[in-house]
Amino acid sequence: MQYDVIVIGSGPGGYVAAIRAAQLGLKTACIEKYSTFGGTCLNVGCIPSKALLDSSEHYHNAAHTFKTHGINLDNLSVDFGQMIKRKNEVVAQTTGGISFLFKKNRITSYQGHGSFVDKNTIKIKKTDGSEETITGKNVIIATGSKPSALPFIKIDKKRIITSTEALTLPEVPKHLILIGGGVIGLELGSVYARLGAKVSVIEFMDGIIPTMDKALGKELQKVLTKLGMEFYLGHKVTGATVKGKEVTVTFDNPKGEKQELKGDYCLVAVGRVAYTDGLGLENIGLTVEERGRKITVDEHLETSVKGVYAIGDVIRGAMLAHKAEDEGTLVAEQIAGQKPHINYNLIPGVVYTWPEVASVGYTEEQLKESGTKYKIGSFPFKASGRARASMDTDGFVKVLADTETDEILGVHMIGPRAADMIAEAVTAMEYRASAEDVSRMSHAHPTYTEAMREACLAATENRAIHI
Ligand SMILES: NC(=O)c1ccc[n+]([C@@H]2O[C@H](COP(=O)([O-])OP(=O)(O)OC[C@H]3O[C@@H](n4cnc5c(N)ncnc54)[C@H](O)[C@@H]3O)[C@@H](O)[C@H]2O)c1
Repeated sequence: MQYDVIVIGSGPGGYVAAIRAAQLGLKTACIEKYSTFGGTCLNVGCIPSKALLDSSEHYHNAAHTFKTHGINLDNLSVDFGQMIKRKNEVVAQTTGGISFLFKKNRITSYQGHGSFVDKNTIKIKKTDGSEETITGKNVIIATGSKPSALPFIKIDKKRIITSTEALTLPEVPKHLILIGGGVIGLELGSVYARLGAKVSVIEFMDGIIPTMDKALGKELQKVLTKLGMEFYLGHKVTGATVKGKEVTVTFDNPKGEKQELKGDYCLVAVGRVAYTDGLGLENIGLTVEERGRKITVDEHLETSVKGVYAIGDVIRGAMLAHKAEDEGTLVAEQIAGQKPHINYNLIPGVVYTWPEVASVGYTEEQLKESGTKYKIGSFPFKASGRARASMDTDGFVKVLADTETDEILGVHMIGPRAADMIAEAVTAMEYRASAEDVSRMSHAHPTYTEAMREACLAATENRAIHI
């Protein structure tokens, strides 16, 4: 079968690329090795973790804030099996949605492992062992990533686990030890902390979510400490072993002294590595970078082999579903002869703890390093009437604007619904708005979004009204 576009992988990068290509009239196929579409994000990442985050947040509120709201509950308990079942249903509905969209857009899907025979020929090895070969004028590699391992720790997937197993545990851990204080560790750690687990975080750097604006990590650590999570920052993990139901994690503190923690589960969340296993890249003369195993692409996301593109986690840049989606759209539109563009500086980053953390543009540390003159406007949620009404007063919005031009250069927020609120900052920055522009726009009252306006007012001329 001859296609215009063959997409390998059906995660947010791959399925969006396939749908966009089909919308543009290109004869499109998508190959997926698993039995469901959607890749890591829909099956074992973003969607199931959000389902568990929402369930555990409801429980936490019922246990801790309902009383203050005047709602009394007796015999509150967690039915963890039901929580996992609902999460699985959400995943099934979401992945099923992709099957529907593929049919609607007349995309041919193949289940099996795709690999290059040559740059236009892909061999599909199916689960029953049979093989099929298809050809395409263009191929998009969208094979995503898998959890990184530490060479000195054996992940047994039962007691020492990755994010995948953390989404289907048979029970709520008593003591969950997290290696890595990044996005995955903190999201899944907060799920189990809310459900009553003791959660300890061992992080190599001196702050959590170390790549985001430092102020966010500090505030998040404060909030998660209130939730009961423990942090070992600047600590170096040296090993983890399992004996029966007990995991022992050994690590060095900043002075180099040996320490250990014992728990019933240990989640290793130290980043992800590009997944290109068995793709047959060598058959088309492609190699991967030694570190991170990423595929090199040019500014059009084309590899050194003409007509072979790569998108999402397998290439440079943030490992984020929405970045992969934008790249999928970009490549499909380019193949169709259009000239699309992605502004990589305006891809937001979000951590779905509660309060949520969201960020776009330059961090204060980056502006300092580049010598850019900036001003800061900040607004705390405790000064927001809406946040007081919902008992969500932790956090703030911090706006960084150019001292001379007032253009917004970065927005960093931690607070209720920050994941949704960051869209305003992205829109403003895409149109190169100044802090004053946003501060002169009407924001419905009372909403959390007023904090963005107030932070912009604070940045403009220290004109915030409510602080
Ligand atoms: N909400 C989201 O957008 C979301 C959610 C989950 C995952 N993701 C993406 O998935 C990827 C993987 O997430 P992640 O949390 O595993 O990675 P991460 O890069 O966000 O965090 C890994 C953390 O582990 C620390 N670390 C590394 N080696 C260590 C060691 N030996 N001992 C102790 N700490 C160590 C790092 O300093 C870092 O803080 C990321 O790129 C992330 O963006 C995104």
